[in-house]
Amino acid sequence: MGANLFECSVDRVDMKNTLTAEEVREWVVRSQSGTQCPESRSLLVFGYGSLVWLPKFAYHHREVGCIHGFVRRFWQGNVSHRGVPGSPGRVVTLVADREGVTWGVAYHLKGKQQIESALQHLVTREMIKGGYDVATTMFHGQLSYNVLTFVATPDNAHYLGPAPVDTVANTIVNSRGQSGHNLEYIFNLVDALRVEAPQGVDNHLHSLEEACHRRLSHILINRHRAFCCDGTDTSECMAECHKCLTTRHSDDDAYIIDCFTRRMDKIKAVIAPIVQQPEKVKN
Ligand SMILES: N[C@@H](CCC(=O)N[C@@H](CS)C(=O)NCC(=O)O)C(=O)O
Repeated sequence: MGANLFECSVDRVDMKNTLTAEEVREWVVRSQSGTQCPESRSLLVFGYGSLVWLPKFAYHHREVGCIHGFVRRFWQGNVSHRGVPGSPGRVVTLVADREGVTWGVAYHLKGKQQIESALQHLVTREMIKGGYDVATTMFHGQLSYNVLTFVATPDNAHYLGPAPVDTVANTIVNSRGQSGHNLEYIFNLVDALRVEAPQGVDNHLHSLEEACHRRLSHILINRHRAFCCDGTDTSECMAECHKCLTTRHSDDDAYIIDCFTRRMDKIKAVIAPIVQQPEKVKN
């Protein structure tokens, strides 16, 4: 796999002969007839969602940076990875915003074999199954250069659009697909960006992460009241209780139970205000 971002020196940004969005679209049409991808020396792809933490294609090297004029929003529905037909999960897309800055990763691919293999993967994952279209934008890393990126626009069949943060969090907490839980998608993205782009502040992402932790605390409180205490619990009792964390029930979702352990510090941070309300909390 590629080197880390600090090794992306100036002479390693190959912008000559890089594939354009038009060439990728043309290849998509022709590749169904087995046409090879255009002869090109490089392909530059910007990832801002699952491509940040799960590219699933080989690349020469990668660079963390940002694009301007867009914000990242969980406004795209998904039934191929984090949801199922009839019950879509939510994944990210880019939405135009004059003041917007979105942090992510630019992948540099070189050579026909590496480019063709990545294109076959990305076209299937993003365009055919995901409802995304390919676009060109300017990436700002050590240098600034044009990159391709995959954007889901409002006219695609899976688009869900804006919704209140707690509604989006509720969809995420209750969705899973063939690639896993929808919570895994947002938590892996948030965790990866915190490590690789700590300078990038994404309020939409962080408010959604907190809303997901709030929903997880509702689930935990109800488990605690059902399996452990008679509802006279306090935040101290709840936070220290392990029975509701370790007890397994047939309809448990393993990833959610895992979150209780791995993200307890963030769940505890939102749990106290809710536990003081005596009535049963909504899941
Ligand atoms: N195009 C965005 C979003 C891509 C994305 O998240 N696509 C989803 C839905 S098609 C995906 O591939 N998910 C894989 C997974 O959830 O494991 C990016 O550059 O990262």
